[in-house]
Amino acid sequence: MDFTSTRSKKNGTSNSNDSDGRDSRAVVRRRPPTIAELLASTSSTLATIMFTWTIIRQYCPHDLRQYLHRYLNNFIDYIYPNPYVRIAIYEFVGERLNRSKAFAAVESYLSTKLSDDAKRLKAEVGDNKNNFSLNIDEYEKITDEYENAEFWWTLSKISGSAKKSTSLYPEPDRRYYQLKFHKKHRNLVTESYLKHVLKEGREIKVNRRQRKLYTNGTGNRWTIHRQSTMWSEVYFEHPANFDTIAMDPEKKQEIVEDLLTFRESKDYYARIGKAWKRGYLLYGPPGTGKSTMIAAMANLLNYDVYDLELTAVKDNTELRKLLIETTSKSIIVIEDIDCSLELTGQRKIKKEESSKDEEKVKEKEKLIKEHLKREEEEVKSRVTLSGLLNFIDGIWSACGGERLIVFTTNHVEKLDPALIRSGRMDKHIELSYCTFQAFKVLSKNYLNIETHELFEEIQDLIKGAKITPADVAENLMPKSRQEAAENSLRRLIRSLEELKRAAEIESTKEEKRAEKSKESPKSIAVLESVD
Ligand SMILES: Nc1ncnc2c1ncn2[C@@H]1O[C@H](COP(=O)(O)OP(=O)(O)OP(=O)(O)O)[C@@H](O)[C@H]1O
Ligand SMILES: [Mg+2]
Repeated sequence: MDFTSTRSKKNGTSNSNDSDGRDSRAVVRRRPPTIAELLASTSSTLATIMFTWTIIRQYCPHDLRQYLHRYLNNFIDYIYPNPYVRIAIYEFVGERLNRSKAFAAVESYLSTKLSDDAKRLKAEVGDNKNNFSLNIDEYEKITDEYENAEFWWTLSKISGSAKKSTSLYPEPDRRYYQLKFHKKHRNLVTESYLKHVLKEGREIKVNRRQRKLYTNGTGNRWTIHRQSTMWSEVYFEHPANFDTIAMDPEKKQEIVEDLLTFRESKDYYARIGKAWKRGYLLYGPPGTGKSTMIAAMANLLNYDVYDLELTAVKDNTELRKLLIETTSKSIIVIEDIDCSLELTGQRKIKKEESSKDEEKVKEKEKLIKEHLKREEEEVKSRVTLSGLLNFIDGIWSACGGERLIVFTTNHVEKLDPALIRSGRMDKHIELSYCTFQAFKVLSKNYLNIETHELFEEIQDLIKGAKITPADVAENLMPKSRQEAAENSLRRLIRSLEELKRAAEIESTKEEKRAEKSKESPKSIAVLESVD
């Protein structure tokens, strides 16, 4: 049987054989195409596709184009089943196109996942103005691993011109992060991976941000993202920290522990059904470090500070608005709360009147008169005590969570007990006159010395002396670049001696006054007996 001829017939070739008995035309047909031929045919196919696409883009209506695109994708999926799922997180969302918090969180999260081989990066000055932050640029890919599963992220965009716009202005590009993963990880993504990305991203963002000091009362209203805000802001750059605060080390440690425990207690507060906030009352004479401690607290916890000037708040409604605008991870400070006399005056005076202590009543009346006079001069603040109490523990105070409320005062005895009861002001911290322990911290800060032969003398003098850390600091501060530490210490000794002398004079005066007051009732008694 002639197999050759049969195959030749099947191939539709003639029977003309070469010298080896093979079909020469069949050999020519089976030759693999050369690279040049391949390139030529590919480029011609590509050119045809491009040409067709250009025609479609130009002449085909936008809706039809989208329709074609969708069906083409479905068709491709049908031929080559795709096991991957994609999730897009757009930069601007909602009708007002606010910047998506999820997008910002993903952005921060991915900035920590940059691989060494990433080629397209972008550098931006982020919230922290002192630092560049690096992130992936468009179409760069990042691979992330979570619970042994792989995830791929890319930053893409939908070109604005690709969308039909009815507005006169061209549509801007819409950027989005695309998350791609195998469909078998779908549950993992929806149940935990996305939550993990959001949580980590937010934390990274908060830790990196340049902290701010907000204040009301300057009269300036700022506009952020087209919304006017009642707070003005500056960068918060106070250098205070707990290492440089002069106070009893045990007390200091207790405060630090309290603050750190608060920061870590989100779940605890949720469990006991309490808003995640804590009130601190700092009290003590002027210059004992109350404001400095607030700055140290903010630096320790990495919180923003809202310095609320109560006398500049028109009424309770404005107070509530201000509160609502504060963000999480912040300290709301009301300094010198006793000076907002509206909150302390009337309620207390009634109690005093009943207590027949004439001297105290007179003193209070004098204070109220002074206050009324000042009120006439100043713009009147109509914030009431109940308004302030609502501010501290009303339902609005729970918005945002993770907030400290700090009051400072020089006269704790003037405050209404309702204002400072536990639950409102949870921790009362007294900052008082400088002790020897506190002095040692200041001498380390200001002179960089931990021990000196004059320390013993200072220890004796400082015991019971009413000198504030601010005064000690002022004495220790070198007055010229060449001044030796010893000079500063001697200056402090002189001040302490002066204070001691003044205190002695004062106490002898006091004694004399006491003696006189003892004598006077006697003379009255003598007169009565004569009668
Ligand atoms: N305990 C302290 N530790 C370190 N420095 C202190 C301390 N107390 C006061 N100082 C220094 O004294 C200055 C004044 O302190 P600060 O403003 O904190 O006092 P204050 O208690 O807030 O006073 P006021 O009641 O008048 O507001 C600060 O600049 C700080 O350097
Ligand atoms: Mg202060």
